[in-house]
Amino acid sequence: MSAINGHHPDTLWVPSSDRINEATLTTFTAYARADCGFVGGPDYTDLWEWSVEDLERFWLAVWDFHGLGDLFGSPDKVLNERTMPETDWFAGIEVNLAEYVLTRIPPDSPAVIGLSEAGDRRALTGRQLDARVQSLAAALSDLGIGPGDVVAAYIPHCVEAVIAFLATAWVGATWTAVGQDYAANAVIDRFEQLTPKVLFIADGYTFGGRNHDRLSEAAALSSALTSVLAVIEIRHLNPARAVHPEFVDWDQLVKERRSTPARRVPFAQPLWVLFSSGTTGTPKGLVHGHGGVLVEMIKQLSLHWDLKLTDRVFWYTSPSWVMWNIQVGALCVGATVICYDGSPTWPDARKLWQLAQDEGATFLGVSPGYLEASSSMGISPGKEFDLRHLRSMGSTGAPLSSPLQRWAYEEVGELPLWSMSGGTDIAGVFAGGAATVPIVAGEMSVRCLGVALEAWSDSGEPLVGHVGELVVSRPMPSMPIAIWNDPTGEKQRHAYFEMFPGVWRHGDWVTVSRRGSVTVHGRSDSTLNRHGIRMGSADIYAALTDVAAVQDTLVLGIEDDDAGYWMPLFVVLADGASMSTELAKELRDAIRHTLSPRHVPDDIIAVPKIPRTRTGKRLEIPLKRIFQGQPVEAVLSAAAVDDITAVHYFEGLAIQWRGEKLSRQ
Ligand SMILES: CC(=O)CC(=O)O
Repeated sequence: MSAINGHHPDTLWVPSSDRINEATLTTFTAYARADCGFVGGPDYTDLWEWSVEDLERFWLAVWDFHGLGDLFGSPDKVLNERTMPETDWFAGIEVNLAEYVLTRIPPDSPAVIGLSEAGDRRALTGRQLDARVQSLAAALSDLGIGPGDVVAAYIPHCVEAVIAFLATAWVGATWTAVGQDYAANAVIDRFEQLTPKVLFIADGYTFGGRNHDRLSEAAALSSALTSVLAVIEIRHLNPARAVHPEFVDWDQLVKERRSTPARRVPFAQPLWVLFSSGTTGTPKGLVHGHGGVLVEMIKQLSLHWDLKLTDRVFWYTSPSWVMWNIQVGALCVGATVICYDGSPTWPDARKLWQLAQDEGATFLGVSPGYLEASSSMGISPGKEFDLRHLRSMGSTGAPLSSPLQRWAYEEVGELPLWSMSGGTDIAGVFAGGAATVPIVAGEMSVRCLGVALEAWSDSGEPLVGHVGELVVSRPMPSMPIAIWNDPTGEKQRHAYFEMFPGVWRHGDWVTVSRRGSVTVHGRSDSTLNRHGIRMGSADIYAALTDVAAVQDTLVLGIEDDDAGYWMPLFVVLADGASMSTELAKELRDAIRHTLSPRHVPDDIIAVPKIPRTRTGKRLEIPLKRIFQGQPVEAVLSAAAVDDITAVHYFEGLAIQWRGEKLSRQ
């Protein structure tokens, strides 16, 4: 690809002047300049600097620009103090996210669309969504549910999950959800910490061409969770079956037209509890405040994703993953949310492209894994499908390599694909893209507005153009207000504020360029550290994405008292490929030429599968610990892993390695 005039040589996408003029970010910038004291230059980085310097004015601008002030009033003070975690945002303001959502969606526009793997489709207009949310909220009120109560859901990515969440928020209660791919024990581990009062369950779901009945798991949850007053059953898999005799029928509750006033709650009232991936120990419950989430969602989805009333947003996700929460946040800007309950690759990786075409999606969210699956199947989405409505794409879950980013640009179309990094911890995004900023291969184009993201050295010096710890040096409203069952705040301090007191240290390893773009190199606690030189695993994965014989990769850096430092690369071979000295050389050369000789692994070992968390993240730290001699049960919970047999395969390799019997290339 040739360089685009006047831009960085690796620029993939440049916004047209129409795109810039139509972007909400452009209107917001003019508003900030006219009414909020922004006096900087025309570049995004000028606005970003203002947003983190004049943090309080910036968030107030987001609040007023999006009509929150008209609905909920103006705060006397936006932020009490900037030292984390003792922050108090929008003190005195009472909010309700569901109330805001239901004022944004036009009554006759589609609000939520539910698609099943088998091809069933349901769509609710704004009016229908409003009616169902209010009826269900009235039923929750009848049960006495309100602020301080937890409502839990064991549910697929279906329309009912969105209604149940909004009804919970409407009555001021706290939501938590786990997708139905989790077994009962893993769900109990999470939910019983929260003593929920109401439990929503679905009878099952379809995935990969198979029906998965979940009624026995639902019964196990209902008997284990003794705090639950009512179990509400959604007949999702089999609408014709009778409702379990001890459960309440969802259809009955939403059929009756009822209403109840929205319960406004203090800004920091818990909106939801999201669980960390839980690879070790009991999963951590991250509590986010009602108002903090509301302003973060609006900022991200309106100013960064550039979503408007006419947008149709389709993110492939599950209710256990923060991308579900962020996608549902699209309702805050009045956009339509498309929920797909099924496999992204069944019968093949064309599935999401097909659904995006059929639904006229304007925004599609995927993971690097899905793009990889599409590219290795030789799919050309832009030629095979009519994606004329698609305006933007997003990718999260893992760093997106530049070859995949290029592939998408060439094979999907000339539209922005924003690689993003954020997560469960902040229910939002630290770095990503903006409709007014060009995209350079391998980078996240911008630090998000209001996010004082920097790369810091171990001694706390900000670094530009060099790798450092991802820190956020000023507070964000969506940082967790607490960790569940952490009365002294000790767990929260330990998780984020130990390395640099008063500053959020995320645990990722990043570079911030002079242009303000960001590259994530992997988790800093699983950083490869060879002879004192630190390297990111994501860079090694990216260097190998173009090798056709390799389907998946994992690199570990293992310190061992006896064996010194060992850096093996594990590879899953593509169909028909076999491990050979030639292939091992090709992989080493690719790493050496793309990165450096220091990045070349000590050994290359073919494995049948790389195990991942259920949200698709490689298990670098637990597998490293297993190689260091820890038992599997001590380093991960089987329920948090997609395939425990793959973990046991690595355990076997670790035993062989420790006995010096491992065969390697
Ligand atoms: C926004 C994100 O970064 C989500 C994730 O990958 O967990």
